Amino acid sequence: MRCSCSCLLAAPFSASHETLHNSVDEALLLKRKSEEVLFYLNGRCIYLVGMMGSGKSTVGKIMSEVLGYSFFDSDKLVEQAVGMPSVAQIFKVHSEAFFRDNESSVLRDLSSMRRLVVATGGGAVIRPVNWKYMKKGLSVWLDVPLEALARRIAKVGTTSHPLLNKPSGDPYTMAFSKLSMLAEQRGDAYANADVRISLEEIACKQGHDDVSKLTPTDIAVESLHKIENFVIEHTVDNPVGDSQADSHVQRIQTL
Ligand SMILES: Nc1ncnc2c1ncn2[C@@H]1O[C@H](COP(=O)(O)OP(=O)(O)OP(=O)(O)O)[C@@H](O)[C@H]1O
Ligand SMILES: O=C(O)C1=C[C@@H](O)[C@@H](O)[C@H](O)C1
Ligand SMILES: [Mg+2]
Repeated sequence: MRCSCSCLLAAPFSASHETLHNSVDEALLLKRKSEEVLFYLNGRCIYLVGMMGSGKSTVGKIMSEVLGYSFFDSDKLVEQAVGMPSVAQIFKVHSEAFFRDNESSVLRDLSSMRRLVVATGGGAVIRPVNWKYMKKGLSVWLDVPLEALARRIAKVGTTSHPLLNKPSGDPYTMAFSKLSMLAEQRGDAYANADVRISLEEIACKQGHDDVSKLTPTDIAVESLHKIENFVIEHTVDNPVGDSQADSHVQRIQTL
């Protein structure tokens, strides 16, 4: 059977397919969910927020491909705007404040656009003005346990993360201790997001004892599901009217 997920049409059983999706069924579920959500999104952008390594880029790319949205990474846009190859270099040559100013400008510019999935920088949540921009679309917090974050970061290294990159020490321990401090400072800020995706909750629902068993597709499906519920609950002027929306909900529930 061929995978119907648009991102993987050319090579349904490639290595990336196995990494992203556990099965063809999972890919089909993702496709079906995206079609339902598109109806309610009405072109609104999706902003992914979360700590470094929480999967914003990985999950964001899957969501953008399946929704037919464009994907942007705000860190990359800041690098382009400043004309430097890495965030680490921007911090070093200029300062964190300079980076944050540019990050806000990038988010402001993106907020006037439609049909985007944006992976934001891990610290974008700390400035209230960024929320003003992100609230023009829907925000999704990828809430990942710190141990899992530190494991992922230790695996790929900390050089690209100026706030984590310390010259000495075991990478897992260093990442874990710095992430713990940042999480404490930012806990409330991430909670401003419209939707919270707790990997612990998804793992529990699926009967796993460890979040590392979850594929990026599992997380994308759950994100789309929660976005749909949020939009249905919060849309006052539903473009298709309540009764039509109700019948749409009934129709998709029987699929
Ligand atoms: N569900 C997952 N399971 C296992 N590893 C994952 C999962 N999602 C992402 N990863 C891995 O974790 C690392 C961080 O993921 P990703 O780059 O998507 O996070 P991010 O939130 O965009 O991070 P950054 O703040 O660095 O931009 C990558 O190596 C990625 O392959
Ligand atoms: O959590 C943070 O403060 C950061 C996360 C990265 O995405 C970059 O935006 C930068 O390294 C700062
Ligand atoms: Mg990223």
